[in-house]
Amino acid sequence: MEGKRPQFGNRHLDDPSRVFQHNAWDNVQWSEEQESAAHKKVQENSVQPLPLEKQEEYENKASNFWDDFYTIHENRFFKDRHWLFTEFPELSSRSSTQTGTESQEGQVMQLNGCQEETERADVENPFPGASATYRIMEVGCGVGNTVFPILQNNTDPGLFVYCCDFSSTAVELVKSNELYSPSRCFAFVHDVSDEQSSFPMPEHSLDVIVLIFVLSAINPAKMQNVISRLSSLLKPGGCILLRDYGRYDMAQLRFKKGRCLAENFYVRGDGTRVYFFTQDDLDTLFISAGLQKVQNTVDRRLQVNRGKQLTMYRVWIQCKYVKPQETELQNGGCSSE
Ligand SMILES: C[S@@+](CC[C@H](N)C(=O)[O-])C[C@H]1O[C@@H](n2cnc3c(N)ncnc32)[C@H](O)[C@@H]1O
Repeated sequence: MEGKRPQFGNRHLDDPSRVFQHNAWDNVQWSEEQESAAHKKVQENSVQPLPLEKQEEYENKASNFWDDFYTIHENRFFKDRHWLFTEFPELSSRSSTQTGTESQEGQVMQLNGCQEETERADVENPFPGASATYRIMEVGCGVGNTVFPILQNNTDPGLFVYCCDFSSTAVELVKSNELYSPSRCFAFVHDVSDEQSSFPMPEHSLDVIVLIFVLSAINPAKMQNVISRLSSLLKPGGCILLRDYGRYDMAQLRFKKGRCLAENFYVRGDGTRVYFFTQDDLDTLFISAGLQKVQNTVDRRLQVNRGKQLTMYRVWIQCKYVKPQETELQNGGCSSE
């Protein structure tokens, strides 16, 4: 599969009469009218945000709503995301993305200033994946639709994959999957928006952090703290990969009045929440966390239901931000475009 699937952005609709000839078209240009109709829809559906006590309830019970979601859908809802490897080669075997900061077996933190001290601590108090040479963590992993394709696709013997979610139901489903292997993977319950909860790995230990449609589920007021904490877990040269909902995505325009919590932040009928990002929103979050931009693109896709002759305008944002090398001279684990 790897190498065969074209990257997003290659199929253009030049002749509108051909719209129903394919399932999806990339980089669709929006007309000014379409943009202002979308703007108007959002103004309408967000005219009166939900009262504060309702907002607090959705915040405080956020993991319960996702638990309910996974109790109902188990692992049938999200599809495995095989496009991950064409969009994010950092998740594949490292032959082409060798990191300049990789460590030798068991020596996890050659990069921070107090090397000897930390190596001693590792021997005394090892953490899951301590002996790995390439560590990926997926945050908000759900039932593993990203994690399992990584474990299947990436045959690097030094790979270790962490995955966490604040829904214990989701994490249980990951652990009970026949592809789950404790020697290569560690799934744990963790609320990334909770500043007090600690991670199972030390700072400066991760090569890649993956955020696939998860930051949008977090209260925008807490997003900066989440990204800054995650950034501290990255090795220099390590990166955060994100794909998430963009402003005016069809899903945003479909919200009715009474579902808006804050600007561009809504609650679905099942109690789960979703924010719709601009490229600038994300750039600010990552840059403020000390990361550097490698990619920040908007993917405006026209999806087509050929059977029902329906068109759906999707907007997604894809980002890759890298933690600077101490020297800035070496090439990091994350490839630049
Ligand atoms: C839309 S789903 C995406 C799941 C998965 N990333 C995928 O690609 O299939 C969002 C996930 O984020 C999780 N989530 C939301 N807020 C979270 C938080 N504060 N900490 C950890 N996980 C969270 C939810 O439980 C849910 O599994």
